[in-house]
Amino acid sequence: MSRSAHPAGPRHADVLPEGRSAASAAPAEDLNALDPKVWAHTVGRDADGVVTVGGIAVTQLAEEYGTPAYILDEADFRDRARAWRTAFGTDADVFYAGKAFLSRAVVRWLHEEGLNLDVCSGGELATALSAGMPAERIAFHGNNKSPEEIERAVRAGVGRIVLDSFQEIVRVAHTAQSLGKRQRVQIRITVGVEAHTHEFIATAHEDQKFGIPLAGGQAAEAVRRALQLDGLEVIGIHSHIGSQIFDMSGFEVAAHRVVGLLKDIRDEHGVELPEIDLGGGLGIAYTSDDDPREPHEIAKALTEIVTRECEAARLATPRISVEPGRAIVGPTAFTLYEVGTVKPLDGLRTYVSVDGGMSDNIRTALYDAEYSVALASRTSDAEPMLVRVVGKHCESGDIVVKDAFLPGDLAPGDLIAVPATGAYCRSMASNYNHALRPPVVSVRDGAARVVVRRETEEDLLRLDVG
Ligand SMILES: Cc1ncc(COP(=O)(O)O)c(C=O)c1O
Ligand SMILES: N[C@@H](CCCC[NH3+])C(=O)O
Repeated sequence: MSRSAHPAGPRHADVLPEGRSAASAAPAEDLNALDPKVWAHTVGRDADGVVTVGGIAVTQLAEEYGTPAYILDEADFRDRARAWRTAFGTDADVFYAGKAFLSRAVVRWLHEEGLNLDVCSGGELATALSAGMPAERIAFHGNNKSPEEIERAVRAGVGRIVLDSFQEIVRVAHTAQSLGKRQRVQIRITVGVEAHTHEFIATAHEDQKFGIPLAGGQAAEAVRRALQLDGLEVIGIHSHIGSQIFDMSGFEVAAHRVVGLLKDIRDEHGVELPEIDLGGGLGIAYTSDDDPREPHEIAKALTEIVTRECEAARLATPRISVEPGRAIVGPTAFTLYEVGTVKPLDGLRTYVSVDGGMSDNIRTALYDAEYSVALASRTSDAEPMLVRVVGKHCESGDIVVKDAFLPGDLAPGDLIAVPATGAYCRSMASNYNHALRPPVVSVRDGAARVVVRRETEEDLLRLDVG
């Protein structure tokens, strides 16, 4: 789903990326080169041509931890988290969206780097709390939080619950009141923006499940009701327009409409809500065709938009918060696979089967996402061949990288690496065909450690109680 494919191109058609129209259209770029746009910061090649990360060769990582494995560059994760934190400064809050990838190590890094955390389930909340994230720095999301989840969040003292429906306004107010608390809440609205991204991950158009529509006065009515309930302290309005977005114009429209609602609230209730959350959704480079913006540019653009809109509405500028997930963790990891079979299909392409697949990366099958790939265990000067990297599942749509070039001498036993798999790969991994979900191995300064271990057959059998 790089920019080259959406939204202008067909969404699910079996087409080559722009410029790759036939098997003979070999790439101009050096296949051994590792584009820093798509690879984690410390990735390079050693003198033998082996890909290294955090100073460790992938051959060593494969030997110690097996394949497939997600390899996460801790220094890069911390750098990106800090860059977001610094870009927004102390007058704003950055909530890392845990749905992109969450583990206790990640929670600790975020805590140390001064970020807050957005969770959207009891499981994510439990992970955050068990790793020591202070509850007041947690935002709790979800379009259908269970009564148990609401109670846990309120009891824990989360900093905010983002309300997503009229029923939830009442549920959270009731729970807070019965626990003798007043819960800080934001109300998530849908502003009616068509974000330029894949339809499955756009979230601010009206015909979908998230948020309360601004249209028809529903959002204003939600605020009206919430302001009357003793169990709630309404601190702001929330808008998240979608994911993997490059074009800032959607945020501009969203900010304009959210500020318009803040003005209406001030006019009707005499209350200026102090916060506005513009969600996450900033895109990353999956291929060299993508050009993401830097956090400081995003911070500057968003702050300017909100300030301008508030000045026009004669409102004090509210405290801004954002919820980047993919933009922090996405580029910091790659998936390391071992090649099992190489199957040339005359005049079409070569199918390269790896030891993972849609169970460790569902994004290609689900969103027609585009990825890059590189031979990682060595370099090669062989002629490029057009490949499709596929998994080992019983599904013809089990594709990891739809169209890419790899050296023509690729052989079973080679290691290949798919960059930019830090977000929404491990967190959306499955046990399809009873696959064992791969480990997440973090590397830093020449040391590697498992932060999420590989599943075992015993894990699967333990769930199956017979
Ligand atoms: C409410 C909310 N906030 C933040 C995010 C994080 O999005 P992204 O990982 O694209 O930054 C999402 C997911 O799209 C979301 O639904
Ligand atoms: N899981 C999606 C994005 C949805 C984000 C959560 N609202 C992806 O992989 O791109």
